[in-house]
Amino acid sequence: MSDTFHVSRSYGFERQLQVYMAGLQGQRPTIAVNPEALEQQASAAMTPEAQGYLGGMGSSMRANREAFQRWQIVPRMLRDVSQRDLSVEILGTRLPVPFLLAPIGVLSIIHPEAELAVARAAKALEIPMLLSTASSKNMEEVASAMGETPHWFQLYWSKDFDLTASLVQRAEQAGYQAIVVTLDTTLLGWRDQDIQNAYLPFLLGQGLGNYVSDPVFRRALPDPPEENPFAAVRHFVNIFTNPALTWNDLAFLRQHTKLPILLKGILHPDDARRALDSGIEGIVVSNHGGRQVDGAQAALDALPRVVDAVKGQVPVLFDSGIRRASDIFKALALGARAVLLGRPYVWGLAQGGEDGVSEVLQNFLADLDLTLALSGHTSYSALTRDALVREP
Ligand SMILES: Cc1cc2nc3c(=O)[nH]c(=O)nc-3n(C[C@H](O)[C@H](O)[C@H](O)COP(=O)(O)O)c2cc1C
Ligand SMILES: O=C(O)C(=O)c1ccccc1
Repeated sequence: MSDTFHVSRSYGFERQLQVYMAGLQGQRPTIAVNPEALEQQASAAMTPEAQGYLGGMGSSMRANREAFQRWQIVPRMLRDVSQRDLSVEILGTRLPVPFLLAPIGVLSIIHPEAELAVARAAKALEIPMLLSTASSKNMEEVASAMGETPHWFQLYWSKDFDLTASLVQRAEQAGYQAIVVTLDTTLLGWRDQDIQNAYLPFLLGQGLGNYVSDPVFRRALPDPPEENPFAAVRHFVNIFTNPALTWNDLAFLRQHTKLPILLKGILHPDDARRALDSGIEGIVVSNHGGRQVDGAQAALDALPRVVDAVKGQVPVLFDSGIRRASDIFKALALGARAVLLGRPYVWGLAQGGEDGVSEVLQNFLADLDLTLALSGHTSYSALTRDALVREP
């Protein structure tokens, strides 16, 4: 990837030609362009345990996808789409593209370079990243890999409030620009495959990058984690999240950071209103990719009601089920300011580390640009529900 990359208005067309010309010379893409094929390829490259971990509850995952099929884009013609803008404005900054990489924990299961490979690919393409609390690499390393490209920190709110404050302060120090508190995972859902495979990655000591590097976490251990990893894992399991949290606790977070706070995992419009009352800066509509509640509402079905409840007072972001550019288009037309891209980039990571992630992201950018143009629009930030129809 050249270091002069910018999302240009002819990006989609250029990428098409580049991939096509390479194909003509016998170099067909090794990372599948089609998302279903990409997922299959990635599964073949992973152990059954890793496949199970990346999976979810069939029903909620299926619901996420089906919800996208109920909305269709109605392209408009003859509107001069020669100048296109993929950027969106959020929390006072302009993101070059209308998506961020979703926080996905324990990526060392997928590839040894884990979140660092992801960060390098993202930075080269100016794609923002949201780092998980449960990352394999620590937040300071990932922040320096991201440099000037926007990066936010996802918070799992520990039972140990001092640890929570420490994580947030480290994120602020390291240059993260927002804190995204995940609300839907105060416990882990009943995940058939992980339980069947006896595979909970953090029980194997993975995904503790931000914990073993934290002074508050270390102080609570009988021995240093390097000497006694088992004690570190046991402590982590005891304190990692806090099902006793309530709306009142958000004030604690506010006292410990100057960064904007977003809440991830909202589906009910009353929770969205409650979030506004608590003075937060943004919401992420999500059902955690169908990994937490079997039978949960599809995230896209929840989006319009949350957007209506929020009435533009704070940005509403969206994730769960984004597989190609048209999905991003639909979520933005339904009122999301930006989306989080989840599993697809991990499928790229599984097959080619940094290069694999980069391929997937470049294809997304191209498809985003072409989808916008061919639908008759010039800016993702200006899309409205008029761009879509709902299946009767
Ligand atoms: C393997 C895996 C691990 C995840 N880990 C986290 C996490 O640590 N923190 C978090 O807030 N969300 C986590 N998520 C949820 C994602 O941030 C996002 O909500 C979800 O992947 C969206 O669904 P999709 O990938 O099907 O589009 C994880 C998702 C997956 C698939
Ligand atoms: O698996 C997840 O969905 C998730 O959020 C998580 C939580 C803790 C560790 C790793 C991932």
